[in-house]
Amino acid sequence: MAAELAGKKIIFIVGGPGSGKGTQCERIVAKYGYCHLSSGDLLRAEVASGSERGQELQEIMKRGELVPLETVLAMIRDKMLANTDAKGFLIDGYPREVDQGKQFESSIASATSVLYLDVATETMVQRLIKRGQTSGRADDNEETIRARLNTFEKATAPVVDFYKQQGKLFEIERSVAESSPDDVFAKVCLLFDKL
Ligand SMILES: Nc1nc2c(ncn2[C@@H]2O[C@H](COP(=O)(O)OP(=O)(O)OP(=O)(O)O)[C@@H](O)[C@H]2O)c(=O)[nH]1
Ligand SMILES: Cc1cn([C@H]2C[C@H](O)[C@@H](COP(=O)(O)OP(=O)(O)O)O2)c(=O)[nH]c1=O
Ligand SMILES: [Mg+2]
Repeated sequence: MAAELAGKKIIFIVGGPGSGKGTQCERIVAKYGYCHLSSGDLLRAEVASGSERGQELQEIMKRGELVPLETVLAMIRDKMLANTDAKGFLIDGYPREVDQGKQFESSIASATSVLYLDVATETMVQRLIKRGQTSGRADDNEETIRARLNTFEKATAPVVDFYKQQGKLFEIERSVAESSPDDVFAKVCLLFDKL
């Protein structure tokens, strides 16, 4: 456990690719001032650096698979320890698998709450194809999108059940998660107002 992080709010943001995690995190930061850690962005920054490790990561991400959990854990930990003055942390797109969450909690700190955005597969595909027209992300193409969704179903869906059992899950149900970012945010505020 990292003593510097004791008492900090730590919120995991979980949802399939294109479920709107990044969109909501931006709004949460603007209103509540948490420190936003997008693990995907941290990985993309490593890729952009052109390092050998970055090249390995890019190959894995292009296949729509998960990079080794220790890699992401170390990146997140470093970022958190560099921001210990933040009142809380939004860990966006994380954990991707149950073991990743368990290792985070045993080596860094325990999560306060887990926000889950439930969006139907076809909606996510359509959103990501649209985003791909402008995002420049190497993984926003239909083939990789399908592979990412498959990884989400297999590895990440159990994460939702795991935190539900612990009573930590705050779920944005499909009817809301598929509406507008404003409607989703109104619901998200119900969680953050009481943290
Ligand atoms: N209709 C609708 N579209 C949304 C909503 N939230 C996000 N989008 C759109 O869906 C696309 C994906 O949103 P992101 O916030 O990037 O999703 P994400 O979950 O961070 O995606 P990954 O980083 O790929 O995991 C974007 O192009 C958004 O404009 C929403 O609440 N309603
Ligand atoms: C957060 C995270 C991402 N990744 C990989 C999978 C994704 O292809 C890539 C980008 O993550 P992210 O930006 O969260 O995008 P998406 O949810 O759309 O896949 O990084 C991991 O392998 N492990 C992780 O812990
Ligand atoms: Mg995102």
